[in-house]
Amino acid sequence: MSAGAGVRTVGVVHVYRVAGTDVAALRGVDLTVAPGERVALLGPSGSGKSTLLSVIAGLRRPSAGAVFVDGEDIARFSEAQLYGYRSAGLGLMMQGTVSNLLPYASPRENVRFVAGRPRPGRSADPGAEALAAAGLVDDRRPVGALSRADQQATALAVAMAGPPRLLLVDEPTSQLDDDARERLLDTLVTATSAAGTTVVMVTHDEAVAHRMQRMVRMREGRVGAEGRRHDQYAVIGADGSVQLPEELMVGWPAGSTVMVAAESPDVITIRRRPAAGQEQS
Ligand SMILES: Nc1ncnc2c1ncn2[C@@H]1O[C@H](COP(=O)(O)OP(=O)(O)OP(=O)(O)O)[C@@H](O)[C@H]1O
Repeated sequence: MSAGAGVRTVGVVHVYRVAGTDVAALRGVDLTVAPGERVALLGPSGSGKSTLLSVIAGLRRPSAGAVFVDGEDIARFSEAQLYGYRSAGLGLMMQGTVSNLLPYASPRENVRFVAGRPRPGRSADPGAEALAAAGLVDDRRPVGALSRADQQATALAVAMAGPPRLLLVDEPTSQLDDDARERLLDTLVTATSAAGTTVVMVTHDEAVAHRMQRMVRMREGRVGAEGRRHDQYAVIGADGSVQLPEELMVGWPAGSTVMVAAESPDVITIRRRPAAGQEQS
């Protein structure tokens, strides 16, 4: 069995209610992540990436829809079940996570604080391996004295210390320069692929997203497109809707009326409706 958890969201909707106003942050998200897969959630600011991550983390309950983790719908979990889910098998590296580290303790002590002391006979310790991959395993300096990049690497190692079956990461490389960014991503990929951990990472940075195995683009609270390496696919939603790639939207604004025809089982054509007076008889 894989060490990573499988994730499947079905029609996930999330509405924030602020001062009597509703903001629909997620508008029906269908997303499947295979056990051990590393997926980047990419999209412009406000597209719902962080909200989706916090819903998968069990930190927010969706307003509607299901969130299956290893086949169990965590959206229906009781508070006690959610606590169990978050404390066993879930690694979180959210924005501002560095402020949760023990600043006076070394990276190794921070990891041990979460994982406990190494026990004889226990197999690999992914937290220590992540520290080793980042070159921090023997660094005795307190975390408060480390560079931003090393603090982020320590936060990653702490998140891997469980060890988690699912690692959720939000903008891990913000405020890092290019070198530090690549080093952190190397550590993340090395540690999670060795442990078989499933990863869902939020980023708005295309270069970061390319380090994951699959990219999922979000737009306006929906999954708009998916890609692996050089391929891009639009995703058909549960209601049959398809988001056009952003570059096409200029010529096809919202409200455009189109004719949709199935040419063959593999080809559907979308044609602009002719302007009035140009329709063929
Ligand atoms: N706590 C909140 N209360 C009210 N509205 C919120 C809250 N958090 C997010 N939103 C709104 O929900 C929508 C989606 O926000 P979200 O942070 O999930 O998007 P994002 O793609 O992660 O953006 P960013 O990259 O800027 O973090 C936005 O319209 C945002 O203003």
